[in-house]
Amino acid sequence: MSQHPELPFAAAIEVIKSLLPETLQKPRVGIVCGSGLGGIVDCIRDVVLVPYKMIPGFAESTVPGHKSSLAFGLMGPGDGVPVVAMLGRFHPYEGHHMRTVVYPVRIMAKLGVTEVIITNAAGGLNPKLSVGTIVVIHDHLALPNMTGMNPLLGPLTSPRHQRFIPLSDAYSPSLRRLVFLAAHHLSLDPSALAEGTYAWVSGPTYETPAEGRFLRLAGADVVGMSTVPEVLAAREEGLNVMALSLVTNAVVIPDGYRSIREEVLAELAGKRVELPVADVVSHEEVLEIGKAKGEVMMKLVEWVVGSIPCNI
Ligand SMILES: O=P(O)(O)O[C@H]1O[C@H](CO)[C@@H](O)[C@H]1O
Ligand SMILES: Nc1nc2[nH]cnc2c(=O)[nH]1
Repeated sequence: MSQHPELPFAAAIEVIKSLLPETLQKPRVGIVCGSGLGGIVDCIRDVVLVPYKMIPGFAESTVPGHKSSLAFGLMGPGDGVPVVAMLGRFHPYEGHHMRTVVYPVRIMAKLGVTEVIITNAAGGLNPKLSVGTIVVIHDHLALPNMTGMNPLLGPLTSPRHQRFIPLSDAYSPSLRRLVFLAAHHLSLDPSALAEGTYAWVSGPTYETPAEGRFLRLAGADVVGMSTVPEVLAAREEGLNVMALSLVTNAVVIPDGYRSIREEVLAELAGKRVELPVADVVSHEEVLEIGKAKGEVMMKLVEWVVGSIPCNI
């Protein structure tokens, strides 16, 4: 009997399988496409799209740059590896329940996926990271998890799951090795791929300067509003996880604040004041960089999928 009657796992699996040829019914690798990174689907052959609206329990993604379909097909050289890609993810800030946010990853596990590659667009906190750099996530800092909003709160979704999930090894070293090998084989400039810690915040607001400074001081290299819930569910399901962030913008962490007081005093003293131009991030900019730099992400994912050994 299902431990989670509100999640229609069996019905979802039945619908998905009924729409796929037998060769695609048991994907090995699951891919989650981040904001503006849906172009990954172009590396998939024999694609069959299954719209979210046809799958019981799935929601619709409401964020620009996120479509709402699962893409099944083959990736990599030779016969190819069967994969399923999420073209569009669910974020808690859209109003989706955490159970809904992680439901697609659980469905992937039920279909037979053993490795999941999670991509996202993120703001760079580490000043050494440039826009366009891809960061291989080796750890995360999840403020919601530390403040009573862990996505795994609540009853277990399966009696097979462990109640307490260790996360010291959440990001598979073997998969991380593969992506650096991929960068070498693809002759990427070494600076194109970095390693770092992802800070998960709920969004939908971007960081204030003080929040950016806080996250940087706490050890985070990039920040975003997704990924960690999917990682937690994937680990609970026993999947190997790799997560990649594309740095789409720099989180501005000024040394100090513009002093309006000083400006007013200077103006009153008859001095000319040069007003600074504020640097403001937008989702349009995030999508633009995703489109412009997404090809590197695509090639890395394709190479890694084609090179995953049988037993990792
Ligand atoms: O993490 P993904 O879905 O790639 O998107 C990132 O970009 C959006 C903000 O521009 C947020 O949703 C943030 O999490
Ligand atoms: N929180 C957050 N998410 C992002 N996604 C893309 N850029 C950013 C950013 O600067 N901050």
